[in-house]
This record gives sequence, C-alpha cells and structure tokens, in this order.
Amino acid sequence: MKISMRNRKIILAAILVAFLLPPFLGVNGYALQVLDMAFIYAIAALGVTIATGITGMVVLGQAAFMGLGAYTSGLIMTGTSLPWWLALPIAIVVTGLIGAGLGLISTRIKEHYLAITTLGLNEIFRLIVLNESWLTGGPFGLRDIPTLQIPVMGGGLAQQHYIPLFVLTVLVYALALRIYKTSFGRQMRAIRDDDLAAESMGVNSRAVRVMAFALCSIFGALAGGVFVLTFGFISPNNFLVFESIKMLLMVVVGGLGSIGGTFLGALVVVGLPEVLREFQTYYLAIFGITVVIILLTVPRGLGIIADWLLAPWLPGEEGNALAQAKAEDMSNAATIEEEDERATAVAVRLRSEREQAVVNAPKATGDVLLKVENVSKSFGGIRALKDVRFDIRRGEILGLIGPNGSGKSTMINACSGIVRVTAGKILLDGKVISHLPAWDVHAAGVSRIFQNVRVWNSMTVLENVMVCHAATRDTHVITGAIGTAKARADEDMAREDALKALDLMGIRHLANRRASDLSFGQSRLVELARSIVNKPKLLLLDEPGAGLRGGLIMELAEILKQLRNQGMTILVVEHRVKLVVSMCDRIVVLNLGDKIAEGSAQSVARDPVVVDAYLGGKVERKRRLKAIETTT
Ligand SMILES: Nc1ncnc2c1ncn2[C@@H]1O[C@H](COP(=O)(O)OP(=O)(O)OP(=O)(O)O)[C@@H](O)[C@H]1O
Repeated sequence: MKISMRNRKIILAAILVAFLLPPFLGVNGYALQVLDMAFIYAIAALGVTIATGITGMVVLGQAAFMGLGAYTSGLIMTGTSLPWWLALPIAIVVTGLIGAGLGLISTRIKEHYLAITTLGLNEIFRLIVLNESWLTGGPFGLRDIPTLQIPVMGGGLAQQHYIPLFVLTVLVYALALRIYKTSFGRQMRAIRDDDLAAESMGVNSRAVRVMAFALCSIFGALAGGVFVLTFGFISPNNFLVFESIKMLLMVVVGGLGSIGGTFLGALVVVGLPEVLREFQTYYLAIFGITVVIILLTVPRGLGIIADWLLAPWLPGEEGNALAQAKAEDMSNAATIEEEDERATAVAVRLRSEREQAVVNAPKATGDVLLKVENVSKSFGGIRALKDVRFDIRRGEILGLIGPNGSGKSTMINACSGIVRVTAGKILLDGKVISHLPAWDVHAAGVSRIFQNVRVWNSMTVLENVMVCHAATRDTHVITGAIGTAKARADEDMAREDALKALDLMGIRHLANRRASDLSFGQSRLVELARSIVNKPKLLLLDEPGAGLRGGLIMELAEILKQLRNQGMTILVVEHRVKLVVSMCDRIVVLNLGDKIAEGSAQSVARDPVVVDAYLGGKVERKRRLKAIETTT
C-alpha cells in the first residue's frame, strides 16, 4: 500500500505531537531525564552524520567537541557574569573555529587515518582537562554551573527541560534537512560518493570538508552547552572516547547518512540500555545483541523508517530509495529494445535540429583554445607522456587516439587538473592551468567525463547535474539554509539549466530517478549532461562510447556534433575508429607516451607510423617479407 506524501506529513506531525505528551502524562523524572539525554546526544550525533554519513569523513572525536562546548560555556558562566544565552553562542563559535582549523588539517588525512587521528582528539581533550585542573577542576570537573530554570514548565529540571530540548532538537534536525538539500548538501554527498568526480566537476572538496568538519563540531558544541545547562555539572568522564563511539553507533544504527535515522539511533542507543536495566548484569549483552539484530535485519538501519516519513523533505519525489520505490522503478525501467528505440529517436531529432541550426552555428574560429606545451608525465619509472605538444582550436572536435597504455587518459587527466604534469605546461586561452586544482580548472571552463562512468549514485539525476552548476556552488551554507532571495534565484537557475541539459540528452524524464537505478547508457548521458550544464569552453571526453550499444552510440555522435555547433570545443578519446572518423575534425595520435601523428582523419589513417603502432610491427614485417620475396 502506497501512502501519499500528504499522509506521511500527517503521520509525522502526529508522532511529533506524541513526543510532546510525556510531561503531561505523569511520566517519571528518571524517564524524562533519559529522554533529555537522548535529545542531547541526537544533536551531537547529527554532527557525526554530517561529517561521516553525508560527507564520508570518519570522525571519531565528537565527544571532544561536545566537551569543548560544555567546558567553554561552563567556564564562561562560572568565571564571568555572562548569562547562558551569551555563553552558549560564544562556546559554539570557539568550538566551530577550532573544528574548522582541525578540518583544514584533516583534508590532508583520509579514511582510516582520519578515524585514528580524530580518535586521538578524545584523549588529547581528556588529558588537557585533567592536567589543567586550575581551570577545569581536573578529575573533579566543574560543579555548580547555573542550570537553566524554566519554572513555567513545572516539576523538576528533567521535566522543565523536556519540551524545550525536544523543540531544539526538532529545529536542529530541520536545519540539517535544509542543508542536506542545498547546494552545499549536494556537494557533501558528491564528495562522499566519488570525490575525484566531484573535484573535476568543480567541487572544492577541501573547502567543503573543512566546512563539514566545522558543522560537526558546532553541533557537538551545541549539545555540550545544552548538557551543561541541563545537568549543571561536567567532568572529563562525560566526554570519553566511549561517548564518541556511542555517537558513531547512533549514526550506524540510524542508517549511515540518514538525518532522521540519527534521531532514532540516539533514542535506541541512549534509551534501550535503560529499558533493559532490569536484566542487571546481562543488560549490555542484550543491548549489543539487539543492535546486531537491527543491523542484520535492516542493513540501512532505522533510517529506512525515518527517510520514509521525511520523504516530503528529501530530494527526489520518493526521498531515499525504499524497497517499494525501487521495485516500482525496476518495473518502470525501459527494456533494452525500448531504450535503443528511444535513443535512435533522440538521435534523429537532434540530427534534424542540427541540420536546421547549422546555418546559424558559430563557425570554428581557428584560434587556439588549449595549448599543450611539451608536456611530460611520469609515474615512478613509467613515462606516460613524453614531451607531447599539440593545440586544440576553438570550435573543433579533436580526436586523441592510440593503442592501450599510450597515455590518452593521462593527457585528459592532466588537462582537467587531476594529475600534475612532471614537465611542460597546459594553457587555456593563454592562461596556464596545469598547476591548478581540478575544481579551478573546471571553473576556468574545462569539463570532462571519465572512461568508467562515475555518477554520484546516492543522488537523483537532477541533483547530479545541479552539483556541476557554478551558480549555486558559491552559495554559503548559511544563506543556502536560510534560503535568501539570491540563494533561491541561483537554485532556480541551476535547476532550470540542469533540466535543459537533461532535455538535450533526452533523459529529462529520469530527473527524479536515483542515479544508482540507471542503466549504463543512461548513466553515460547523465555524465554528459553534468559536464555541459556549465557551458564549458572545452569538453574532455574519455571514451564516451565505451559500453554503449548501437542506438546510443548514434545518439552520442549526434549530441557531440550538436554541442560543437553550439560553439563547444571537444577533445575526445575513443577507440572506435569509425566513430572518431565520423566525428572529429582533426586527430592526434599517441604511442607509448609520444605524439606520433597529427592531422585529418584521412591523413592519419594512411600514416604508416600510425598503422604500425596499431598493428604492432606487422607493417614492418610485411615490408621485409615483400623485400625478401622480390630478391628471391
Ligand atoms: N596512476 C598511475 N600510476 C602508475 N601508472 C600509471 C597511472 N596512470 C597511468 N599509468 C601508466 O601510464 C601509462 C599510460 O596510461 P593511460 O591510462 O594514460 O593510457 P591509455 O592510452 O589511456 O590506455 P587505455 O586505452 O588502455 O585506457 C600506462 O603504462 C599506465 O600503466
């Protein structure tokens, strides 16, 4: 049974209202205190979800950020006469700045090294707090910090804080959901799915990682500050490495990367051990077994429930892919024959459009757009490129061919900023780009597709294309989340252009489909749409026809010609000689890293050096045989 988005909103509203009821139903103070704790941890764990689940950096030091926020606000309140509403923001800013600084360092560390490094943060924090006892109270902690009294809520502190804490948690989660959908959220997810593809599509992975780290620490500091206001006492034991691991467990139980799931994960990890306490010495073992059962039965964690409920606020019509939605997608998926028919129809449409447009098409000016000047690239002892030089003229399609291992992909990677050249330089419009990071090369006007399809699988097709649009790239995470008029206008522009690019590829109908559910050919077209949405000056294509069938190859050739007619310059690596000859104005041939020929398709095809390189010495052997035959 499919429940509509409207009904899901109603169910969620009912659940939220139910959460407000316990203080009015006579629930005891201890249970309320456990729930208060769960809300605080839910806020801190959300930081881990942003850094680890959404951006893909394994952060195991969240307890240290939580402690930093707690101690900073506690010290301000006890040491000065500043009220909590000033102490808390100061603690958040201080922790956020420290988090951003650590984030800057962490961009140089990846995967498990980052996990180990951030694990060390807990110990560094603990030792500082223990040793600087003149300030922190050492092992005895900070006592008698003024708690937040809200007498109007009635009852003890746990009761007084319950509703404000729940409302704060809902607001923080709503903010995170907004960030998730903004340009910044898309960039975080693109980095997690495939950082190399993200960087070469213009995402400044360094800046995004630093900001994600800062956000993680800010959520930790907020939780720490609220912890102080709720309990009025902190000690190093509240922020041990075990707490960081507990928060990671909340994120995993909640389904890595699921915002709503993190809340459920926090409820389970904080609440379940308390429920199981009656089993005394066995309660932790039972808790562990329950968590394992949850993860075995629902590998995507409790996020599967939360994402279903939050689908109206998640990207794409269906939110995160549920089994049901996936099944529908599969049944809607086109058969191979239908796909071929559609591709052929698009190719025919594009051809007739091109024939009509060709009269008005901007002519190739012939001036040099990209200059490859004596470029060499070595990988250890392997010389992938040796002193290669050629030009790409504005408005042409230049083919780059050569046998396997001749250096074609390396050349494309060098032109797109993914590999640094060992010698020589590459200039775009007279400016050197070979020393720039990939995202700056993209901003300069160079876009690309990869030899193996590299779409961002967890995102929708539309989001895949919108990530690459420059208009929203610089939108700040805060203005994006607030939704200022400019941020909204940029977002609209990016969406409109992305839909146009999908239209050109004939796949607009797939806009809300998750990229992981696409066929190979469809993914290729998404990659192409992604690479042209920013209207690049130069498009680099590394074997765009690889893995495509007849109809799609025809469509691809038509699309490329169409793009050329619109004034785009294209460098294409392709093995299919027929495709190269039909598309390219000129061809450059590489062999073992050397440029061995350059010219029109016909002249290159007749060049004996090229034929020899492709046939591996057969020409020479034939010539010798012929010489022997004539002499005998
Ligand atoms: N990252 C790398 N590390 C080490 N060697 C590399 C790396 N990338 C490429 N090479 C080597 O450089 C040479 C050129 O490789 P490249 O992938 O550029 O060739 P290609 O012409 O694109 O080949 P193919 O047509 O098979 O894709 C090969 O010998 C390859 O093994």
